[in-house]
Amino acid sequence: MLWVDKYRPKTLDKVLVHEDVAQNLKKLVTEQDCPHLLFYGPPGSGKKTLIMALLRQMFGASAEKVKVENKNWKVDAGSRTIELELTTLSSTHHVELNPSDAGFQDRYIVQEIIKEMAKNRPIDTKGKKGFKVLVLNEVDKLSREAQHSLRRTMEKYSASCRLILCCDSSSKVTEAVRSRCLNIRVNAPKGDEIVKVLEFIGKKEGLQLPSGFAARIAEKSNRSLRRAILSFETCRVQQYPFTNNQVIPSMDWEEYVFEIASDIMKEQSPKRLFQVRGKLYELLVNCIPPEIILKRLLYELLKKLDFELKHEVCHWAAYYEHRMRLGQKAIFHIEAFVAKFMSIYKGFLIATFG
Ligand SMILES: Nc1ncnc2c1ncn2[C@@H]1O[C@H](COP(=O)(O)OP(=O)(O)OP(=O)(O)O)[C@@H](O)[C@H]1O
Repeated sequence: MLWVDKYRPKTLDKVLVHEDVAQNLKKLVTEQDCPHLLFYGPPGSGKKTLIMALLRQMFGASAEKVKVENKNWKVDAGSRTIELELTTLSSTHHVELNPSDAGFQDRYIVQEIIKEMAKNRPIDTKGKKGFKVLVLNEVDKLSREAQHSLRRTMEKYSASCRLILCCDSSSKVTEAVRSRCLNIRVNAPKGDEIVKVLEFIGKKEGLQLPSGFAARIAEKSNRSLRRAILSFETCRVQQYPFTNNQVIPSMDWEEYVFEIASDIMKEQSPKRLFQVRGKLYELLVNCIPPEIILKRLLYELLKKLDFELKHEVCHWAAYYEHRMRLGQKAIFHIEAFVAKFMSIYKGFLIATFG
């Protein structure tokens, strides 16, 4: 088992970071008045861990006994019938699914399938009416229509079902959905918190860490706990005992973005733009999320850029990122940003050096 899974805290009392959030969640459960929840925060910050620990707090160890099911659904959509395939992870108390997997048909998932699941109210061991928990991942990727339907489901079935929504950014979740949930921000852990987790794992594995080693991994992790733990395990596989000057491996895709940034800085022309487009496509087909590509590209470009251009370039990156969120085809917007950058940078070079 990978360390990220092996050392994932199972209960709210055992978390090493976000202890305050965990304690608040515990209070919510003991007060028996758990509202719908929306967890949001950057990738690898610990949202899923908190959700799993919360379910355990609610239902005990049986919430961990989950089965994966691949179900086919037939949904009546007016004049035609739509067939949908959906993977769910369920225990006797909860169901977890990723409704945005259905792409543009996501609203049928919300309107029919989630509604159906929400309707069925379980009865607990004491014969009282319990409630069912639905965990929906990546709600920020749901279309507007699907989010509107979700709002209705939340209102209509609030007596029989609780929704736990999880996403990276709450800005893409409609106000109507957000306002019906208790919003829980899961911040990216700070460097010293990551060090604490790494040292804990090191101790459990019986490893000797040179001073500053965990801090170096934390620094390279971009404040993602998952990434820090994965890098730590990679270092362990590459070389043990650890040395002070051991290289912390970086991700392949990051090196690729570094290469793209160098290409852009070296030449600003339609031909180079075309080449860059090919490389961006390659990143996208390898499932690197477009917003992460844009963010990383900006980061690499800023490192190489003259001070007076930084503000303007950040402005345009934000502009195209916003447009990307509104649109469907991410490549258009990343490419438009690259073209804009090339034009700004070329203009600057001509003005400075003639
Ligand atoms: N509170 C915590 N204390 C200790 N370790 C943690 C904590 N939260 C997370 N971790 C570790 O970090 C790893 C990543 O966390 P998690 O999967 O919860 O992140 P996430 O925010 O759901 O990420 P993503 O959005 O990419 O799915 C976990 O596998 C676990 O090992």
